[in-house]
Amino acid sequence: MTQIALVTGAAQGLGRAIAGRLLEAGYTVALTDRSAEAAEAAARELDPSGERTLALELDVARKADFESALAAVLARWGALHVAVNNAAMTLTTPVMQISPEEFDRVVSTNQRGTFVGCQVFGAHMATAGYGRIINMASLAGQNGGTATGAHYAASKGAIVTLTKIFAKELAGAGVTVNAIAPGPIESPAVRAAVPPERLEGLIASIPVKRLGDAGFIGDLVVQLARPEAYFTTGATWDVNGGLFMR
Ligand SMILES: NC(=O)C1=CN([C@@H]2O[C@H](COP(=O)(O)OP(=O)(O)OC[C@H]3O[C@@H](n4cnc5c(N)ncnc54)[C@H](O)[C@@H]3O)[C@@H](O)[C@H]2O)C=CC1
Ligand SMILES: CC(C)c1ccc(C(=O)O)c(O)c1O
Repeated sequence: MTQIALVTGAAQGLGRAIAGRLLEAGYTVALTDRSAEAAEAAARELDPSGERTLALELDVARKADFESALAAVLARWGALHVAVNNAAMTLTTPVMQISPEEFDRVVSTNQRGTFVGCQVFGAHMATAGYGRIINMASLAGQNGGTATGAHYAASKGAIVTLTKIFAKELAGAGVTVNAIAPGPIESPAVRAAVPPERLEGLIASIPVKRLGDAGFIGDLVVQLARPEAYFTTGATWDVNGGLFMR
């Protein structure tokens, strides 16, 4: 049976790499993003025929977008087996200067977006009796991140907790919920956040002395998405080159 997956924030970076690895593994994939055009461009690059992809606008700050994306996937393919709550945003402001509005903006995308994704996709999967949900956390959620990313780090820490809560809620319904917590991955976001003159220092600070690889994050998603991965749930999988060890 063809397995159907949906990825949020799939237009670039890790989300795009995850969608690519899922396609390589034989999945049919809905690439969603707050920018429908960017999702469409990524889908076209990964699947020029368009037979195994669907590009959808899904702003994770809007619950109605989740519901309409799920409805579109069910209308096209009749099932959803795997959901990857990957979309996130970050802003850089010293913690004492973050306004409540700015805090809410980051949290409503990262934390609430993941919460709503788990609710909407989880409810469908529980009714179907099978599902795999993978949430994108971060090293920053485990070690507090940087001095200017408090809202980002706090939202990512909350994703680790939400993953456990939804894992417990959905375990009896055949649905697993896991998180991945990457450290710095070679990606457009890291290139944008780290000026070239600071990149060497960042790499030197990583015990394995390399950035992570987005393709490996995709490979890990594929592993967690397998039916055989029924015995891992509520877990956060660290991919950080040794920057944080439990
Ligand atoms: N790149 C890295 O080194 C790390 C990334 N992560 C996490 O991995 C995930 C992906 O990160 P990157 O690919 O680096 O980020 P990115 O910024 O390159 O891509 C994020 C994607 O999400 C989309 N997006 C942003 N806000 C959205 C919204 N409200 N609704 C729907 N889509 C939205 C953007 O349009 C973009 O396509 C994020 O959850 C991030 O926190 C975690 C640790 C390290
Ligand atoms: C690419 C962004 C700025 C980034 C960089 C590093 C981490 C981390 O080490 O936890 C992140 O979570 C990021 O989102």
